[in-house]
Amino acid sequence: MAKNLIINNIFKRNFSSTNALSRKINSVSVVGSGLMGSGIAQVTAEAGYSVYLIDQNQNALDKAMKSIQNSLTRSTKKRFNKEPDHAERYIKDTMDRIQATTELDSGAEKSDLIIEAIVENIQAKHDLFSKLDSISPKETIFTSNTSSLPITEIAQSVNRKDRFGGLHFFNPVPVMKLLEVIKTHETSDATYKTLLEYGLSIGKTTVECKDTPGFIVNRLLVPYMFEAVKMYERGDASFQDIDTAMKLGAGYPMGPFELLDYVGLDTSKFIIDGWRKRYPNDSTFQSSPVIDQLVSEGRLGRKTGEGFYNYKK
Ligand SMILES: CCCCCCCCCCCCCC(=O)CC(=O)SCCNC(=O)CCNC(=O)[C@H](O)C(C)(C)COP(=O)(O)OP(=O)(O)OC[C@H]1O[C@@H](n2cnc3c(N)ncnc32)[C@H](O)[C@@H]1OP(=O)(O)O
Ligand SMILES: NC(=O)C1=CN([C@@H]2O[C@H](COP(=O)(O)OP(=O)(O)OC[C@H]3O[C@@H](n4cnc5c(N)ncnc54)[C@H](O)[C@@H]3O)[C@@H](O)[C@H]2O)C=CC1
Repeated sequence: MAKNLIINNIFKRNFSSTNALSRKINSVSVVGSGLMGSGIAQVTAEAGYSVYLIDQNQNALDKAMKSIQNSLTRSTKKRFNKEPDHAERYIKDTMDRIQATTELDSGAEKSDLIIEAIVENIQAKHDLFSKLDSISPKETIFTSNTSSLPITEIAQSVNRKDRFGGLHFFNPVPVMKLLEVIKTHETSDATYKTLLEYGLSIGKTTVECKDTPGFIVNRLLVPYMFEAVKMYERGDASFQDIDTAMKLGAGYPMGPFELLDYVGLDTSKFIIDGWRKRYPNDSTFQSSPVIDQLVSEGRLGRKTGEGFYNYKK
């Protein structure tokens, strides 16, 4: 047998080769309405699902609904260029499919799929999923959008480990075409198939990945970002020049510091601190005095109007 065929067969056995039946998804709850949750709610509603957008903070929900409205206005302007009535109806129909609420039960009790997008903290995720496990129907599938935590570890807080997987979206969700779909050793074939189908139904290109640290993209992206921050902290180059170099010399749409501001320095710090604890002997994951300082000053990047760059001007 040719080598490629063997590799292909191993891959298929591990991932998509299954006759399992997927589950029909009608209603989706997105928990956490920040940068990621708002985008996930938007693309899910645009695909025709009924969406509950849940957050513990009413201000965050208000901000999220405004940001979804703005994002839709932006994307429909070009799409329905000569049909403003059509654009208006599309935006209204999409917004009508999203119910924003601070009541966890109201969404969880009615949803076929729950996508968690709260803060990157294992304890917060455990607390949330253990509550969700007790109030959601037993068929409901649970997923996490974590950037850096093992899905298997997040799933420790629930009984339904066969109905638990990872859906890792990219920021900005309405624009980025990729969705990493993560299978743990306990995720059932039917659950995994359902998640892959959901990904395709919202127009994303899905890639399949095991529950390994950082999945595919962050396993490669995070060390690059670390190197950029260390280069700046050593004084080898200014952060502005590092950004210019990576955009013009490597063709990246954003430089590493623009991207850090875009992702959020608080979320980046959660990722760094988590990986350092998890891999104490790996010198790559040292803390960054500069990021620690910016976070302590509340300069979290674009979301607060200031990070490495100032967006208030
Ligand atoms: C020592 C310590 C070190 C610490 C290091 C630790 C680092 C840890 C970091 C890890 C982070 C991990 C996060 C994660 O898990 C995964 C990620 O999400 S990584 C981020 C991935 N995203 C990117 O890489 C984004 C790169 N940027 C871009 O692609 C573009 O710059 C962007 C699309 C954002 C904007 O494009 P630009 O051309 O600059 O601007 P325009 O305004 O012209 O927009 C282009 C196009 O897109 C539409 N658009 C933009 N935003 C939205 C939106 N929110 N909603 C709808 N539409 C939007 C816009 O309308 C334009 O559309 P046209 O049709 O072309 O007009
Ligand atoms: N920022 C990014 O570029 C990306 C982030 N992620 C991951 O997505 C998740 C969310 O990240 P962001 O959206 O950037 O964070 P964010 O800080 O913008 O939003 C988090 C939201 O969760 C809410 N929240 C916190 N605890 C809650 C709880 N128990 N119940 C309900 N709501 C709660 C907060 O009020 C806040 O509105 C994290 O796990 C992060 O690692 C994944 C891909 C990219």
